[in-house]
Amino acid sequence: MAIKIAVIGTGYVGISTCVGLSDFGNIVVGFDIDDNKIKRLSSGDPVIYENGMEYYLKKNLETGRLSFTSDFKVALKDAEVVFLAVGTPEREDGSADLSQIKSALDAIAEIIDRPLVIVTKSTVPAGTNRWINDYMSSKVDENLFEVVSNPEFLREGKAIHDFFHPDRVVIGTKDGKENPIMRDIYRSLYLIETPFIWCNWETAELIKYASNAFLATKITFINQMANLAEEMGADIHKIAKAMGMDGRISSKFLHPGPGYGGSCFPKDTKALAKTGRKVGVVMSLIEEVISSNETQKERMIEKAKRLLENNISDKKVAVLGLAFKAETDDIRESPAITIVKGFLKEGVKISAHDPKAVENFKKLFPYVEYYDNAYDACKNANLVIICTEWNDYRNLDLDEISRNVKEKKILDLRNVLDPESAIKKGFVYEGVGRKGVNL
Ligand SMILES: NC(=O)C1=CN([C@@H]2O[C@H](COP(=O)(O)OP(=O)(O)OC[C@H]3O[C@@H](n4cnc5c(N)ncnc54)[C@H](O)[C@@H]3O)[C@@H](O)[C@H]2O)C=CC1
Ligand SMILES: O=C(O)[C@H]1O[C@H](OP(=O)(O)OP(=O)(O)OC[C@H]2O[C@@H](n3ccc(=O)[nH]c3=O)[C@H](O)[C@@H]2O)[C@H](O)[C@@H](O)[C@@H]1O
Repeated sequence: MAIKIAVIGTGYVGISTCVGLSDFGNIVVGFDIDDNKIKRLSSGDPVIYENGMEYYLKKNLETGRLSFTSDFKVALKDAEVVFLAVGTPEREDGSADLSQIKSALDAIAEIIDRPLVIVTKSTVPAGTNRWINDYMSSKVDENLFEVVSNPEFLREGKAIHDFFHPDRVVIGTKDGKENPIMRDIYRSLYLIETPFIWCNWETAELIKYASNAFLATKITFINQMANLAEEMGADIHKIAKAMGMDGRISSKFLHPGPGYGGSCFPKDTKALAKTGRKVGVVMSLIEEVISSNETQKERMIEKAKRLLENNISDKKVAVLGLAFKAETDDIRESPAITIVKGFLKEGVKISAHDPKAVENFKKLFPYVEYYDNAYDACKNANLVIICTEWNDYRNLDLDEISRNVKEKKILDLRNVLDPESAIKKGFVYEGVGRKGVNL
């Protein structure tokens, strides 16, 4: 029997949860406090840029299994299960801001009149699901609800693929035992033998943070190695490739760059460190990762300034790529923000291009010159900085760039270009972790 589900919050994770769970055969109603988002989603517009999302959104709207509403009562009317997919952004002190979770719980408590399973999909610090249980118990009869932790591991840009083919599904319950309704919701994944990890709330919460923190650590490690490789005349790509051939290390997440960004690694590493400090366990490794990542971003500005011979007044920099990584329009904690902010502060003119993220970037930086075409963005630039690894930049026509720029200088923060060809064409080229040729 189809299970009736409400999803609260229809951002990157909420929308993926809505289309994924309805595609599995459940009846899903998505709710958000942003009316405009709900209107657009109802008409089949996914709001965000995410590969395949529009297809699955329209498909499931058409089957009638998926709908959206801006009326909380309508969302909860027939629901047996409610997924919380609201944001848990970073507070000023680095801890997770759970106010969106609390508002959603208050709204549920006001209207709950029959048993409901409350599933936390948002990333929340260890101890939060226990707090949710206690908070709800203080407001309503405890027989009316059950709390389940079900953290999400999807990547932006690959959200659809990851939702339908997760490496594992983690489900935390009060007693750590299997929960039949959760198994039924994910029946489609059970059938394809996806591993399920049943555990208690705290274990589920920490699996999520440990996974993100470990990936952030891996990136930070390779970035530090890249900085060393640069100084020593070595090639970080060959180093990463050879390291990755050892199955114990694996080649994934060893791509050097300007430091990790995005809506999760920066905030989740900080929240994990904060949780550790709160209970007296200093997470020194993760604290070092956080500060090293900041240093990496700053180091990119220093590299750029060096290429401009530290004489930056009246210079123009072209920034190619504004999203925090390719295949998304998300700019949260994007390395491009640090670069653009750093240069604007010093009066440098910035022109920019991104295939999908310009609208979001414009909201932060209205005074940057934006172009629909990468070559136009490079006109009269003294330096071109590639900030995002969009495929569009892998095959840039360097002759056309040469004709447009004022000075032939490229800082390739994602190592998408072939250094040798760039140098042969007369560019001063610098990447991350590989300085020149003959490496
Ligand atoms: N973005 C990602 O790739 C991933 C995010 N996560 C976690 O999932 C959670 C959500 O992240 P995103 O989807 O990126 O956030 P988002 O910021 O894109 O979306 C949050 C949505 O919640 C809505 N909202 C806020 N308060 C609300 C309320 N009281 N009632 C209903 N709707 C409300 C907002 O209007 C917004 O549409 C976070 O905890 C994040 O750490 C987990 C895995 C991947
Ligand atoms: O909790 C989350 O929100 C999600 O965070 C990440 O997903 P996402 O932020 O979408 O993107 P990633 O592909 O992990 O990249 C994160 C950042 O690391 C950088 N990165 C990634 C990999 C790499 O080798 N090098 C590197 O610099 C990217 O450019 C990007 O800035 C995780 O990969 C997901 O599993 C997790 O669910």
